[in-house]
Amino acid sequence: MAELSSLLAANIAQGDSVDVVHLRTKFTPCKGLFGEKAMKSDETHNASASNHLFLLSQDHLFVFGLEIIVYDTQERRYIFVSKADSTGFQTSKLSVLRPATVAILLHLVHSEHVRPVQAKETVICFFAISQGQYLFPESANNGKKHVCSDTDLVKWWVKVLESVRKQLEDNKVSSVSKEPQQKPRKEKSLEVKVEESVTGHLYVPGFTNLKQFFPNEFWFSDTVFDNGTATKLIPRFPDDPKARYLDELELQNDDMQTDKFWETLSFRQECCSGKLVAFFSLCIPQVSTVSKPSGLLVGPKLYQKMYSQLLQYSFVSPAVTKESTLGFLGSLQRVFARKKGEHFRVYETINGCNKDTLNETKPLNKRNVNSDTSRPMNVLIPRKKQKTH
Ligand SMILES: CC(=O)SCCNC(=O)CCNC(=O)[C@H](O)C(C)(C)COP(=O)(O)OP(=O)(O)OC[C@H]1O[C@@H](n2cnc3c(N)ncnc32)[C@H](O)[C@@H]1OP(=O)(O)O
Repeated sequence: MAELSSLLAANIAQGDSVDVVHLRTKFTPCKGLFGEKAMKSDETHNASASNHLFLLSQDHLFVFGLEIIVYDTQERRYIFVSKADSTGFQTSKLSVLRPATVAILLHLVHSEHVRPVQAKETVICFFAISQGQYLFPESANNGKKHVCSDTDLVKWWVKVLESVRKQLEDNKVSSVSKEPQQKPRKEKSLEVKVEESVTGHLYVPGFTNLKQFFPNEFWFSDTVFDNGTATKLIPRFPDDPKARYLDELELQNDDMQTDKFWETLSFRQECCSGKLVAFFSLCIPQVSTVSKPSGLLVGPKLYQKMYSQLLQYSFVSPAVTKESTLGFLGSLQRVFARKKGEHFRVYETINGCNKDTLNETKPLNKRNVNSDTSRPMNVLIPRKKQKTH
């Protein structure tokens, strides 16, 4: 059972209903994951990438969004969580955001691979930096949003990844050993005879006492990238705080080793400017089942267009958020109505029978849309100090 809708239904609390929009692009060749040089010299570093945008709504208001890029290389699948953001308008009593994130990650672990799946491991990885807003402009100021502090964000992600880890372990068909098997990860030459465990890894430059965040012995204070030349072995993701350092090393033909790279990263401005930067990885040695990809397959241009459109709406109050949600869904519906017919639904309802949202969809509302489309709001920079509770 790795279909997104089943995973969502299984993870979110009974009685909670959510509508889910999932936009995705096909896997296409992607340059630069390991820098230009490594890509030219080493076939295994050639990657294909597929973009995913998940938007969850409750009562016709967007409540949560996740942007994820899946990279397939010959050796590994990287599931890179690019942005996670909420509006604060969720109606559930219990957290719906964490279980939804778990379900989405589990789905991507199992969905369509472009290279033979048995040949590689999967790594869910990302860097967590707490900020007022990423995907929902002006939501930081809406009074309802709960913006996690640095350390609460670390705890939030540990809970998410631990739940993914546990569900993957529980679903193993046959497990020779459930002991954590971390050591062989660093020593590639050692053949691992026992089935390896799924392990969580956290590295925060400048922080030594990370054990306080770990729920069990399957978690480690380190990263999952092999020992060797940093520029060749550490991937560079969009907006990645470590990418500039790697680019600089590459330019200087510096073959700094990974250990030293992580050590010295804590002195870099990107990681010591007062905000905590947490590098997370969940290492999944084997994936046994593959599910059909879900969601709306769109071309890269339409994906970008819809993504930019989202960043031009406002999520400053419930009323405006409802207009923005319906405006976005309406735009998407119009695109798909042309292709698939008026009655095609661009979202899926999990655990419920909401009335048809799209009867209420409206064209873009100029009142709450930034009219200068060439200059979308920069949601990476919070404009006002957000309310914390
Ligand atoms: C890879 C990345 O993108 S990292 C970047 C993460 N994103 C951001 O920093 C953007 C702004 N932040 C956010 O949108 C949010 O803080 C999120 C999405 C990270 C988490 O949202 P939350 O609303 O805190 O999530 P959730 O509903 O799971 O609640 C988490 C906990 O906070 C508690 N909580 C929720 N709202 C409140 C509130 N208003 N006051 C006090 N506690 C609250 C919940 O009860 C829950 O507690 P539990 O852990 O004991 O179960």
